Amino acid sequence: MYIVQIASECAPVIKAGGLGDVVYGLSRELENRGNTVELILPKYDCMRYDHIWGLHDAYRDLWVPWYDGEVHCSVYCGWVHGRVCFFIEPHSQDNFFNRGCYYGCDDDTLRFAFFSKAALEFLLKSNKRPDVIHCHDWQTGLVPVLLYEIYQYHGMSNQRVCYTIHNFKHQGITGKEILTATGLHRSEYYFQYHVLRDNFNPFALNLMKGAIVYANYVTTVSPHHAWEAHHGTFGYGLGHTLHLHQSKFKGVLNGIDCDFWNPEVDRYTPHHFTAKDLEGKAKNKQALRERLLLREGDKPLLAFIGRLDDQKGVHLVHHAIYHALQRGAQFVLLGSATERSINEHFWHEKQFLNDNPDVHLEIGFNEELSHLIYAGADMIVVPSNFEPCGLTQMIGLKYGTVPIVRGVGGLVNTVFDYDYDTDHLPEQRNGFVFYQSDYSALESAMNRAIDLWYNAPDAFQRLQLQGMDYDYSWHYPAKDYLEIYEMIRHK
Ligand SMILES: Nc1ncnc2c1ncn2[C@@H]1O[C@H](COP(=O)(O)OP(=O)(O)O[C@H]2O[C@H](CO)[C@@H](O)[C@H](O)[C@H]2O)[C@@H](O)[C@H]1O
Repeated sequence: MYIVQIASECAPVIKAGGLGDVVYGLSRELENRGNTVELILPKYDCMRYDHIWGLHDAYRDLWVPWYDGEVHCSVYCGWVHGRVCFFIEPHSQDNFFNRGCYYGCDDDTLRFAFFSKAALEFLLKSNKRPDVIHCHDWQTGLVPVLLYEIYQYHGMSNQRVCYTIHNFKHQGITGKEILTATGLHRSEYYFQYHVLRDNFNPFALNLMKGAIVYANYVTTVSPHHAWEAHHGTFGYGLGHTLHLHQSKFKGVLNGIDCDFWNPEVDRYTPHHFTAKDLEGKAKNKQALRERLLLREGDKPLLAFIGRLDDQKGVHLVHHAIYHALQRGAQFVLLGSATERSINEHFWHEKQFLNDNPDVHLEIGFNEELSHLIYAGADMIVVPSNFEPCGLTQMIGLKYGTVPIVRGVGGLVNTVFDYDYDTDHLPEQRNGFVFYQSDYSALESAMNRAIDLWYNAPDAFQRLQLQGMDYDYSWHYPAKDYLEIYEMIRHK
């Protein structure tokens, strides 16, 4: 099958969070299974060019219709760790992708509407006719809309679209201008409730909703989150739309790329280890302590890795640091915040805790350090308010780092409580789960984990090994996606 992924991220060349990991990991697995996969991405000025091999001109003069005129673009092609990627570079005064950042500009919806349009125009003009186009999150929400309203009449009537939602909170709410810009005339049509109109603001359009309406299939990244979004509040206002389109909506659990995230061969960690021999893990813990100037000692080391965002339960992350210290444990945090107040808060904490030899806060994005933390920590805390899937607990499990998670979204599908999970046998359990979002719920799960580490090291190690035994690779999820692709192809 020939699959084209259109996305705003692909790890490691463009990675703001988990979306990038998924786009890369899924593409790789699909290719390993004999499919042809190509990726279309924006050519940002700030992406990691050192991860692209053989970048060259692929399509020199792509003219993309935009408002009443056209924007001249160049399309480059290169390999990102074996994946064929096309990068679109517009030449216009808007400088859409030369902003020194991936997201966070006032005109984000316009930037990515342009990208969606340009990606389809590129497919059209370069005569690429994939069986399936797989696009992701609000940034590419217009792809199925434009395909079915415009491009199918220009020779792309056989293409089918699978759309994956990684985060319902960001939906691409925007105004009428998007329609004029992308050539979707008849604004009264698109402003109807069953088309693109936002479910709550009658004067706004919702790009994610548009994708749900137009795509041939819609997924989110875990079965439990699919249920929460449809029936609970985590659809952030799109629950009714999902309900109307429930026959083409389901949750497919993400995987992780088990070659990139593999403690046996990890290129970023000084010591390698396997489930049969955890000595390398202990050495990584020592290396991590040395690197972050933490003191030696017989103490468990807890970690948090992730975006510092309301979604991640920052109030609980903050509390976890102090509770770990109070319980005689050490704590390492690696995170970055886009919201100014959260960023300032954690910088302040960092300064406050600067001289404490049991804690280190690293504010920023650091891929290499994240590997050492997964490899060296004993436990990883994921106290999210909501979590569509969550990759850090799955990576943690692979590295024998026991997850302590809040029971929401994909965390429910991947972490099974050591003491209380009744659906899994004791030898199948792999972490600690709490449900409420208050301090005492977090503390009780942390206490159970820390107590086990101190009082029953053998049992703690068994739990680590049970976690390492789980297969959260792309093996099964890729199969699910291929089934979806096959199904929509023949409709
Ligand atoms: N400061 C930092 N330095 C280095 N690496 C860092 C980092 N902060 C985060 N990372 C890395 O980025 C990834 C984050 O994964 P998450 O599952 O937390 O994704 P995120 O919430 O961004 O994305 C959304 O999409 C993903 C994918 O579908 C869903 O799993 C998730 O629930 C949903 O919110 C991990 O690989 C992690 O190691």
